[in-house]
Amino acid sequence: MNDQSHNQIDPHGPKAIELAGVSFGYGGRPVLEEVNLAVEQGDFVAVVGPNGGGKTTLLKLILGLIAPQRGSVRLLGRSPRQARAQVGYMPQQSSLDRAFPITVLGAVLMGRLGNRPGFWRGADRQAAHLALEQVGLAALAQRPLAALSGGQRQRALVARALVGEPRLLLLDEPTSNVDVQAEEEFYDLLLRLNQRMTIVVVTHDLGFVSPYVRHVVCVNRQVLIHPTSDVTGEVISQIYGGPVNMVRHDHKKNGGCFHG
Ligand SMILES: Nc1ncnc2c1ncn2[C@@H]1O[C@H](COP(=O)(O)OP(=O)(O)OP(=O)(O)O)[C@@H](O)[C@H]1O
Repeated sequence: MNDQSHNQIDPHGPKAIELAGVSFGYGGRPVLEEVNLAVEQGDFVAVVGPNGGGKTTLLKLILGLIAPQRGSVRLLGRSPRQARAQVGYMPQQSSLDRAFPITVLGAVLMGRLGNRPGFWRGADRQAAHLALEQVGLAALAQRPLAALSGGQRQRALVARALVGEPRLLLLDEPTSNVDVQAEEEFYDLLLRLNQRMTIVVVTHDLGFVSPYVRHVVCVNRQVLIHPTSDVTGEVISQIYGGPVNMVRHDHKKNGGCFHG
């Protein structure tokens, strides 16, 4: 087995994510206040909350793209900057233009940090091929990225996040443009990856992801973490500030953790 597929979870090690007393606002307007959050290594976490509640801001703090105005952020016991190489990130909307003339392999290689396009080493190519294998796209490596279906494209972007061999994988609304079958296959893939890395996924579709995730992080200026089984309809309406109809698909694994 290749190094890249080793279990990267150390249950006795530091927390995958730890925020202590974190506050952040834009232009003096508070977005997150006094956030305390601990995510264990090996967890699979959904981040939910109303529009504008601060989910993407929370991810940016975790990634070190913005710094807290108060408090501290630690990933795997280190600062976000120190831990950067151990974090894979799939942004909300990919900055890769659909029409950009690049192969699937080329797009995945772009996730190999610290290398310039055209200067890839054999090890980079090997890591990219392995990442494509892990997401079931090995056969499509030489195809233009623009020729993939929506679901295949999401997988290619996960491969790009995996190619740096992360211990923590962060995904911001990864399935917003795919159908239910592709979404199901996508979360099955994340479940497999979760056997060896911590996963945090921002979503608006808690009804769909609840059979997959172990904890739900609710973000609405404050941040609370609940075991998925504790997330009832009442908790959901508290998070969203009123009654909501959660999207709920017919799903073979729908454990019925809450009622919309
Ligand atoms: N760069 C920015 N400058 C100023 N305000 C911002 C900036 N980015 C976000 N905001 C504001 O901060 C608040 C939180 O935004 P954020 O994107 O974190 O919310 P979100 O929970 O991810 O929302 P959504 O579900 O709509 O994606 C919003 O009111 C937003 O308008």
